[in-house]
Amino acid sequence: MDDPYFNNIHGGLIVSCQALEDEPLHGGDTMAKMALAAEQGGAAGIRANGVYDITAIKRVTKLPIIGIIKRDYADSGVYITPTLREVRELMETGVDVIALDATRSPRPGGETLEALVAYMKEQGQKVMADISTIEEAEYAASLGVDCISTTLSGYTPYSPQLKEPDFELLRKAVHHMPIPVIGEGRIHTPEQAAQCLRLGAHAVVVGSAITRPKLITEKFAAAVREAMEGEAR
Ligand SMILES: CC(=O)N[C@H](C=O)[C@@H](O)[C@H](O)[C@H](O)COP(=O)(O)O
Repeated sequence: MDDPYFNNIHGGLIVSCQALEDEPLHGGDTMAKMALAAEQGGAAGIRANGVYDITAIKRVTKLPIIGIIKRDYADSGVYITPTLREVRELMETGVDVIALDATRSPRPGGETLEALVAYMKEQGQKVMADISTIEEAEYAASLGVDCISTTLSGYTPYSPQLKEPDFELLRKAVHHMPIPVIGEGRIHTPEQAAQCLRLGAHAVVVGSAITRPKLITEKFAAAVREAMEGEAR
């Protein structure tokens, strides 16, 4: 592959720095600080949500950014960059890659994956397809996306509902896809991240395990509680 972006992130860790409105770290320059910490820790890239966070992150780091806009619409369950409106907002920020839901779920207002990908390709924008099955990966690749990510496995009703990363989907996708495949979703440990690369992932995206302290705390708190309950028995 002879593309500077994909060469840069090859074998690397991309840190997803996201805090939605209902999360304690939402707002201010918190995600920019997270991104800076990620850079100092050795990240090769950032995945970020929304124009506000992306702009703040761009001020503090030159790391390449995968941009998304999570937005809910009443007539659809698709929430990761669902329509042309989000695509255009992201293109104005100058993100390196735009990621979007590439499942077959109906999009708001009857918009289609085909039209969104065609628009981005026309504009010379790199596209990451967030998929949940191998069929979705194959279909997205046939539309001309630049890479796929296993982001949505476990988040569609027909994909396996795992607590761990979907290594099987990753393995299959790496085997079948002529384009880079990114491992993403529930990568909770450094060992799991390494395992994704050993399976042939071009790079890995890790979010919650690094940038969502509330979730990390919950895991420790549960373990501590269980240990105490065991003691009491
Ligand atoms: C399903 C969905 O909405 N995934 C989102 C996609 O951007 C993020 O909320 C995840 O944090 C990201 O995919 C990284 O995954 P994890 O946080 O499990 O490392």
